[in-house]
Amino acid sequence: MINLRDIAYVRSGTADLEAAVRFAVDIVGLQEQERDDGAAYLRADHRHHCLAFVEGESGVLASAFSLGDENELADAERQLEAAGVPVARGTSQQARARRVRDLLAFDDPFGNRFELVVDQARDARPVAFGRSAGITEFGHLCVDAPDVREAYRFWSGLFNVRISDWIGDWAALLRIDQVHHKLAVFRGGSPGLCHINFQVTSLDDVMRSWHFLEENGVEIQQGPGRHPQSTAVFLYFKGPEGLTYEYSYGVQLIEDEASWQPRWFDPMHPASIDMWCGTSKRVSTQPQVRRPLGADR
Ligand SMILES: CC(C)c1ccc(C(=O)O)c(O)c1O
Ligand SMILES: [Fe+2]
Repeated sequence: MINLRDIAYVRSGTADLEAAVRFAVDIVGLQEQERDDGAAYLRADHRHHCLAFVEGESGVLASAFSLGDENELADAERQLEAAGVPVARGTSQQARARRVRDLLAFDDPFGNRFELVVDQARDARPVAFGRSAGITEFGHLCVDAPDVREAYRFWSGLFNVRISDWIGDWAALLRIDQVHHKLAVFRGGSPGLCHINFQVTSLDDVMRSWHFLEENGVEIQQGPGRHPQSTAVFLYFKGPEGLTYEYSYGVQLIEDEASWQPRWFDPMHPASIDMWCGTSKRVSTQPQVRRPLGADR
């Protein structure tokens, strides 16, 4: 079993590097760590970066997890190849471009590109945030997949990935440590990045950002609301080229691994995404069934 230690970064192609960086800094509140060779590195926490924009075709390029050391990386390579998953070892240039010591790349069954990395660079300085959104860390990443249960079988069969909760067969919330989820898989017609999440310090941060985003004409995709799964208060909003960001506050930790029982939430109940909605008395004769986030894509 491959032991994923943490999420590391998301790499995303962008047709307009300036616009992507300006939004990430001025609106999301990240720090522009540096630019190098057509890439811009955005920082949220101790990591050198958690989001890299790469000039070129827009769309997610890779999502990365960190492993413990080079032995674990070599072992992961063997396990993936033994499972029939094609693996590509990163070059020294690719490792440098990612600010890691070494890496390998593979695709999930749907063509989502993932990278396993060792020794991701850390920055000991305080984060110089673009604005005071209250960001504490890069919280989780969510990818799209046509078959969420197959995705679960892939991740749980090869990696230390456990199911925390299901939203029907629309979404799987997966953990690799005590955090409720650091990887989510959302049902989508084709592979891609559903959203990237940043944890914030307080409920006030979420609500202040809501006002800030509204005042700055940013498209709010959903929220403020509260996820019944992690119990986090959330806010999804759209950045350039359709990149969806999520702030959330209050993601629960699963501290008693042995006793945790995954729950199955009905995807057709609005409260399964946002427990603050879906309780009002229906005034029309038509069922007011909303589809989960992005499900209409
Ligand atoms: C609808 C998406 C996949 C979702 C569902 C639940 C949580 C949570 O409990 O925190 C999320 O962060 C999500 O992005
Ligand atoms: Fe999320």
